Amino acid sequence: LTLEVAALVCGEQGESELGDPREEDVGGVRWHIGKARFGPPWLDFPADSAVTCASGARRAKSSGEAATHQRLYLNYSPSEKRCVVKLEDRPRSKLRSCPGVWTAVLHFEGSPEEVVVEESEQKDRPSACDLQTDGTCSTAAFEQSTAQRPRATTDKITATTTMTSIAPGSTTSASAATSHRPADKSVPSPAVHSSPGGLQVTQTTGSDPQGRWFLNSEAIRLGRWGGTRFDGVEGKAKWNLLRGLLPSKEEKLIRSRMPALSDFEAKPDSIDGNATHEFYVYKAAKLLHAPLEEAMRPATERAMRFVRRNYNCETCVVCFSLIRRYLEGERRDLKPHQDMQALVSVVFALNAGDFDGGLYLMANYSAPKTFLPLQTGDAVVHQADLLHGVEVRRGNRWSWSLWIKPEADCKLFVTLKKCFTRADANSDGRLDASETTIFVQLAGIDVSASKLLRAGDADGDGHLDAYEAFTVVFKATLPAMAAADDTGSGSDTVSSS
Ligand SMILES: O=C(O)CCC(=O)C(=O)O
Ligand SMILES: [Fe+2]
Repeated sequence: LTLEVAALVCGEQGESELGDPREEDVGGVRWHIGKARFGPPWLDFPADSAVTCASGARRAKSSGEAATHQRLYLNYSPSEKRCVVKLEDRPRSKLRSCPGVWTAVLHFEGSPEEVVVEESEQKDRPSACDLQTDGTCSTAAFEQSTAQRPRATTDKITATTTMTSIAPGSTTSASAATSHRPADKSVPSPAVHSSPGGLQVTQTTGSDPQGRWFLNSEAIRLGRWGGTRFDGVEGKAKWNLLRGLLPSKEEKLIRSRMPALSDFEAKPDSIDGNATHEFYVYKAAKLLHAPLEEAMRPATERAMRFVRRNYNCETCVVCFSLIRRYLEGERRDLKPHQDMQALVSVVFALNAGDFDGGLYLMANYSAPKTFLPLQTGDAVVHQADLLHGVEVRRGNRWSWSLWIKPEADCKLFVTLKKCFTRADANSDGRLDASETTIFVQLAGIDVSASKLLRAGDADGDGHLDAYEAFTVVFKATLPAMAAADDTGSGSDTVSSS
């Protein structure tokens, strides 16, 4: 038996020739590395690249049970010329500080049950690699965090599905272990469907008598692109899912132009105060990254066609375009919220196969979460009435969002932001009564400051923060909000962008 396993190797771009692919003896189990590629774990491999750990890890031993539930990781230290095989959880969470990782596929010979990889307790050599920009390998960041969360049963089940038994000698590539999920044409079964990554999610909308996750589906054309549109309702909010609006070729181009992790913004998010980990391609209609914009243009044009056709907004423009990442050890979720900053939001799934969980919808704040069965390249289109959030239970997730609104409103956003900043005399990020008076004057809003304060001060602290201020000003341009019975609401980045 040969077992195909994903492995992450901390590495540096250009080091694809670490050695010829060859077999190593790990605890009596023969393995060699198949295809490998460099980049964030979800990027594509160049087909011809290969990586081999020159000094193979020796931590594996024979054992029963758990083996088939584990993914193995090969941590290669360029400076130490070492390679360590590790259990799934631990290195993954620590690999986050690498500028990129090698993702490889190991071919094991022998029965999978015989493969168990132990954690190394040795301190005198790098147990994993925190690769520095100069190519050296620092262990400090890895050693800091030694806590390992207990493995949940669902993790094990999911991990099992990422391992594929293939015939001996087969040259099958990384399909099962990396992001290349073959497009699933089948409609999920009634009542229960698989979310991205294979997590079982009970369908909770109840909006469809047949228990499907969508209400209707139809073939749709947008320019030269043809695909399937699914629609549904969560609470009172409608959504559309455009399957494959971002074709694989374009998605790959976007991935190849992804900025370095360090180029992402890490400002506190207005929803939860945690680092946003987002990268703006457009901010208030201002282009900030031309190469990505070029790669995103065809899909953006398709999305805009759909939006103009369905949302009655002739003057709509892409006001914000941003990539968000949810990496292990970084951000794991985005609390339920409504996109107050957009008339229409379009969210593209960039790597559906790499994680469990993902984008969910809620009918209201106490309703259960409904995870849409998104595939890579799918786009969800919705308005500000849709309560939604993100929860990633395993793996790394990437998304690309467009926040679309009439051009005038987009400009208004910039104006309001400037007015807010100028009115905020003590720069504490919120406006008291007298600062609100200045804000109203500067923005030329046709309402008294006290009324604005009363209407907008959602948390009752006597101040208007940016989110509250913009919300009341924008509200007129938004569809009716779903009733919220919880204070956990928020809107993204309005105050942080
Ligand atoms: O990452 C996602 O899928 C959605 C992000 C989101 O809801 C937002 O940025 O407003
Ligand atoms: Fe959102």
